[in-house]
Amino acid sequence: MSLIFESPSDYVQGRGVAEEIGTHAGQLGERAVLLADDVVLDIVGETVTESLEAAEVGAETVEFGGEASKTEIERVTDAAEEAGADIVVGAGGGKALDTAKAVRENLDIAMVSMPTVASTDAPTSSLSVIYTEHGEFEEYQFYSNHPELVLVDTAVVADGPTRLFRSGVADALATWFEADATYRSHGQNIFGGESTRAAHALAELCYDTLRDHAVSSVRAVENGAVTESVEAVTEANTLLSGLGFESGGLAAAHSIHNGLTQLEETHDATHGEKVNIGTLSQLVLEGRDDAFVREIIEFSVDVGLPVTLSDIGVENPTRDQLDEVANAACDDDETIHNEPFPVEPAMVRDAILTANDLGERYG
Ligand SMILES: NC(=O)c1ccc[n+]([C@@H]2O[C@H](COP(=O)([O-])OP(=O)(O)OC[C@H]3O[C@@H](n4cnc5c(N)ncnc54)[C@H](O)[C@@H]3O)[C@@H](O)[C@H]2O)c1
Ligand SMILES: [Zn+2]
Repeated sequence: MSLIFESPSDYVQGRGVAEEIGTHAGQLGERAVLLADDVVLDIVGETVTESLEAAEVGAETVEFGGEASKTEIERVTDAAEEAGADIVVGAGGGKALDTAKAVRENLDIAMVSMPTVASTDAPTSSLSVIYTEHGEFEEYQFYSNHPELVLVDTAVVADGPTRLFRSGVADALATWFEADATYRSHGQNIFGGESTRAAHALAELCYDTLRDHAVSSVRAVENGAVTESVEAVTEANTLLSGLGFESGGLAAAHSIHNGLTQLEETHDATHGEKVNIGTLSQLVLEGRDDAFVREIIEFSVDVGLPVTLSDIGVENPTRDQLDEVANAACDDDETIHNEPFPVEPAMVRDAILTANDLGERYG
C-alpha cells in the first residue's frame, strides 16, 4: 500500500483575518457565493463581502438552512449556478462547510472554508458528512479536491459559543489516539493509503498542543478573549486535527461515536462530545493502564468535556442499547478495524461500560 498525504493548499489563521479574505481568495475566481446561516451572516457577512469586493471578486450571499442534506445541497447548488459563481465560500460550523464542499464538487468551482467556530476538524477535509433533512446520518461523500483556502478568524472563534470550542478539543483529542492506532496496524487513512510519518507527527503535535493549552484556551474563549493558547488550540482543532485524521486515519473513537448516534438520546450532544466517549472507550479497549485512562478523564473534566454516558444524554443504558451501539461501531466499513488487533462487538460494549464506570469514578 502507498503512503498518501493530502491537504488544502492554503491555511490562514489569526485575529481579524476575515477582513483579508479578498487578498487570499482574490486569485481563485471572479464571483463568489457566501454560504452561511443567519447567525453567521450577521457576524461575518458584511466583512467578507466587502473584502471580496475590494479584491474585485463579486459577492452574493445564500442563507444556509442548517442541515447538510441532499435537498439543501441541491438548492444551494442551483443558487450558486444562477449567480455564476466560480468560488463558494462556506462559513460557519461543520454542517455549513460540508454543504459548501458538496456544492463545489457539483459545480467544479473553487472552495474557501471559513470556520467561525473551532468545533470540528471538518474545515480542512475533502469529505462531507451527509444527513437526512431530519438530521439522521446518511453517508460520507468523498471528493478528489480539498478547499483551496481555509481561513480562520480567531477573534470570531473566541466570540463564539464555548461549548462548540470545547467540542473541537474533543474531536482533536481523538486524532492522536486514532492516527496512532492506524499507524501501528498499518491500516488505511481516508485516502486508502498508509499514513506518512508527517501525518503521524502532526497528530501527535495536535495532542501535545491540547495538553499544553486546552484549559487556558477554554477559559479565554469563555471570556471572548484571543490569547496565544486560543491560537494554539484553534490550530490544533482545525489544521492539526484535520490533517491528522484524514492522512493519519481514524480508528475506534469515531466508530464508537457513529454507534452512539444510533441512540436517540445522544442527539442533543455535539459531534465532539460523543467523540469524547468514543476516545475514553478506545483507551479501555486498547488496555491502556489505569493511570493514563485516569489522566485523560481528568483532562476531559478540566476542559469541560463529557466523561460518562449520562453526560451525553444516555441515562441508565440497557445492555441491548449498548449492544446496538457496539454492533454499529463494528460494521465492516467502520474505521474501528484500524485498531492493531481484531475487534468484536462484545469487546466494544464492555469497553464502553467500563469507560463509563471510570468516568463516574474520576469525573
Ligand atoms: N467533513 C468532515 O470531515 C467532518 C468532520 C467532523 C465533523 N463533521 C460534521 O460537522 C457537523 C458538526 O459541526 P458543528 O459541531 O460545527 O455544528 P453545526 O455546524 O451543526 O452548528 C454550528 C452552529 O454554530 C453556530 N455558529 C457558528 N459560528 C458561530 C459564532 N462565531 N458565533 C455564534 N454561533 C456560531 C451556527 O449558527 C450553528 O448553529 C456534523 O454534521 C459532523 O458530522 C464533518
Ligand atoms: Zn470528528
